[in-house]
Amino acid sequence: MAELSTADGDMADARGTAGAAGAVGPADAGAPAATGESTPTEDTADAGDTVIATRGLTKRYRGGQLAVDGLDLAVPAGSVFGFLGPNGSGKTTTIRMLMGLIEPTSGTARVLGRPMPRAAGTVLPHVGALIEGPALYGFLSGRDNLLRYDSADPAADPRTRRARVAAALDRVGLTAAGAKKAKAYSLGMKQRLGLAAALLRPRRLLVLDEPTNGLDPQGMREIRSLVRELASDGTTVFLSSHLLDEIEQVCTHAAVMARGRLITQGPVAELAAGARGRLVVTTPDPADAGRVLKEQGAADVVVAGDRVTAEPPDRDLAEVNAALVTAGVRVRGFGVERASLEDAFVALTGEGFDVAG
Ligand SMILES: Nc1ncnc2c1ncn2[C@@H]1O[C@H](COP(=O)(O)OP(=O)(O)OP(=O)(O)O)[C@@H](O)[C@H]1O
Repeated sequence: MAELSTADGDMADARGTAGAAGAVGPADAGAPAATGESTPTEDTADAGDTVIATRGLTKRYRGGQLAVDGLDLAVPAGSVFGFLGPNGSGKTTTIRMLMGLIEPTSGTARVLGRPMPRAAGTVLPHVGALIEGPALYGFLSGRDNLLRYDSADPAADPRTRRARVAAALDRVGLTAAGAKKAKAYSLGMKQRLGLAAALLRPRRLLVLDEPTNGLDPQGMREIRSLVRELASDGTTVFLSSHLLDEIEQVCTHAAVMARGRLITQGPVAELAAGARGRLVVTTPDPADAGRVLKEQGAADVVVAGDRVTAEPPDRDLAEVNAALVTAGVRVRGFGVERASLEDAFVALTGEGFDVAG
């Protein structure tokens, strides 16, 4: 699996204490209370097409660490937006500012059209969040954990609580395991329970910080298909990840961070299209093919077994193919491989990113 990591970054650490933040519901997470933001005319309905918008968002921690540096982020409504970057690139810090958990040093953040952290009280009820793993009571069953979350929400009607919890368990496929103690859950089940907590009431935005971190491939698949399902209902999903192929598989849009700065953002298809695909020739005559490709103007020709790859020359590829054949090269396969996000991001980020296969 392709993943980004910094030279000193260990993906398993730096998560802080698991469950430190947990699912951010309307009544927890210590978000600052609204300060005169909750008049009906200032409802969240004016978000327009951008669900998250930041301008010059910057965070310098007390120790002097510049964690986020002048971030301009635009998350379109209805997107599954991947926030990609290696460990330590500022993703969690950004999410904590977006959720009103910490104050930016400078710059602004608007979520659902409202300024954060000032409007946290009106915004957060519409936002489900899963940050640094869900905060769960291991000695309680999954169902009882959700009942507890739901009862912490002053807007949740106690009479419909059991039905809401049952629906949330069903949504994440935990109905059968609902009576099990949470400490007996696998990591993937715990993440799904955290998602269920975030989904106890309808949300316009879901914010998931590294939702598949630490999961086995099966757990990853489950969370990813759940994310797709949620998005198909129209919920905007903002998820951070250091996994390139995760972003490519799940997200419609992405932003790339490196060392606290935004490198690029846009639709995933466009980001990948920004990088040129490689010309691939399969042949029993690789040496001759390599020579002809160079003559035809192809750059970075690499011969590996019966595969010859190169940067395509700036000319009609039919002519290149014809030149190979004319030169007696027996061509078994000829085509341009689609550029992946990984190609695009490696090209964009350059040095300092270690992309492991
Ligand atoms: N509370 C803090 N005080 C000081 N520095 C911090 C604090 N939290 C994070 N940092 C530093 O800020 C930088 C960005 O960290 P952040 O956790 O936002 O990155 P990240 O992309 O989410 O990485 P990870 O996936 O490892 O959490 C790092 O250099 C980190 O060491």
